[in-house]
Amino acid sequence: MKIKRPVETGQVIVYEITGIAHNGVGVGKYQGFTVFTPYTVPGERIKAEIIQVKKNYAVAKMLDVENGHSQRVNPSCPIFKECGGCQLQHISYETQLALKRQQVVDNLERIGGFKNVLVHPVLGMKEPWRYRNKVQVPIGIQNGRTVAGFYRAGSHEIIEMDQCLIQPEESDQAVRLVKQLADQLGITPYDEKKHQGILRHVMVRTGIHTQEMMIVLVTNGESLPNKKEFIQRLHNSFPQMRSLIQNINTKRTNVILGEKNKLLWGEPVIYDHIGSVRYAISPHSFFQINPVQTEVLYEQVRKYAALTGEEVIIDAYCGIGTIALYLAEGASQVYGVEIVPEAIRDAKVNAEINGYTHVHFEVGAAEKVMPRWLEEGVYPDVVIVDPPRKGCQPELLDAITGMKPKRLIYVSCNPATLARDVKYLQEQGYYLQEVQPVDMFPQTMHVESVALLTLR
Ligand SMILES: C[S@@+](CC[C@H](N)C(=O)[O-])C[C@H]1O[C@@H](n2cnc3c(N)ncnc32)[C@H](O)[C@@H]1O
Repeated sequence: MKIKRPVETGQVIVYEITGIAHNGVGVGKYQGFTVFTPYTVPGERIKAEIIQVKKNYAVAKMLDVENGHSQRVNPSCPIFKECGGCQLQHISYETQLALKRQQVVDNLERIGGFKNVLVHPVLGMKEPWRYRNKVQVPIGIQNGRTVAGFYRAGSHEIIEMDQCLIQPEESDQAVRLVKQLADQLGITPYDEKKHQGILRHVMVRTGIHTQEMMIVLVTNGESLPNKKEFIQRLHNSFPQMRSLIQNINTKRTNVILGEKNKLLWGEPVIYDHIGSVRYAISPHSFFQINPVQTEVLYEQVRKYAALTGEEVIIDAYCGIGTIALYLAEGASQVYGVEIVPEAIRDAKVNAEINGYTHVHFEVGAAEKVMPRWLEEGVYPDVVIVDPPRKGCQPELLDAITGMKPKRLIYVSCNPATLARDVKYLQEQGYYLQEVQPVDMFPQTMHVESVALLTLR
């Protein structure tokens, strides 16, 4: 049976945008039917042309805004609409923060069934630009020319980019210089379709507080023509560089880094600090990409942990041990668990650099290691979880409720899985006190939250 929908392709409609989907696209109802229109702002009444009709929704292209909207701003980046990196540059920063808070509230209500939870206003940045400490730019070839930029949203076509407004200017300069030197010295750009050519990606990491910079050239093989001259000229023109690394990736893959690193010049790691804790960062290290907001996030965790110096704490999904070490000074014993062995190696180095001997880091799946710790009699006062987007496994949540910590702090990059897991925890005797969202990724739809749960 053919279902009658109120719109068809090519039709021009006028309707109101009432919300924003998780991918940043504006959404509203037209005669009860859901229509998504990119680059719109909730509250706007728009004229739009339907370009795609699906079973339960349609997608439209905006033609005009019928009611002027004060929260619409001119995107600062000239390639905002082509590049897949940012979704919200057309919306004032104040409104971006309000939308992110709403996203957390909606998920807690819809998925978790939580009504009237205290969700604070999002902690945003004073200057919500140029915040990234890690930049990864694909290099490619277009019409015989070397190009460096970002992929068009949903594709592998490189959109040429001179600068990116959410990464530091020095990183943009470094990428431009590498591209220029590669062209001059015969280091050919990688052709993804033919799997030929040398230079695949340039990665730049910066220590925002230390000003140290690492440049990583990701190459399709060991060969790097005119290597000596390349290193010399890069070093001469870029005194900020502390570390130059060649990473070899010969696989046909979307994964940027290969396994092997070769130090071309300088040190194998750079350093940065969050608060007073110093961290060593290598090409493969997971390190939060917005260091200013990382401190805001970790301070919130510290506040919720309310440590007196006597507590035993667990940092589950600890990465390179950043939260564990940030809190270590206020705890009597610290445990950290993480699935990536290299991250735990970094965590142990970071514990040593900071002189902490009361921390224990273990490699493994948190959902396996935590039940074992419980069996071994580890009873923490505070547990912090910071899982990936898919959230926590039930085995891990059961281990936590078995350990009965007084405080449980859930750091989440996905409000949907946060709501699901907190609902489960609430059924097991934990009470959701409050949630503090933090904006780690201005201009994008991502939102990070810190939730405090206490044992009833
Ligand atoms: C969102 S990151 C948090 C890292 C760290 N807390 C930080 O702030 O830098 C999530 C971490 O969980 C790790 N991970 C993913 N699945 C895991 C699992 N089943 N058990 C333990 N760690 C896991 C990832 O490798 C990643 O380092």
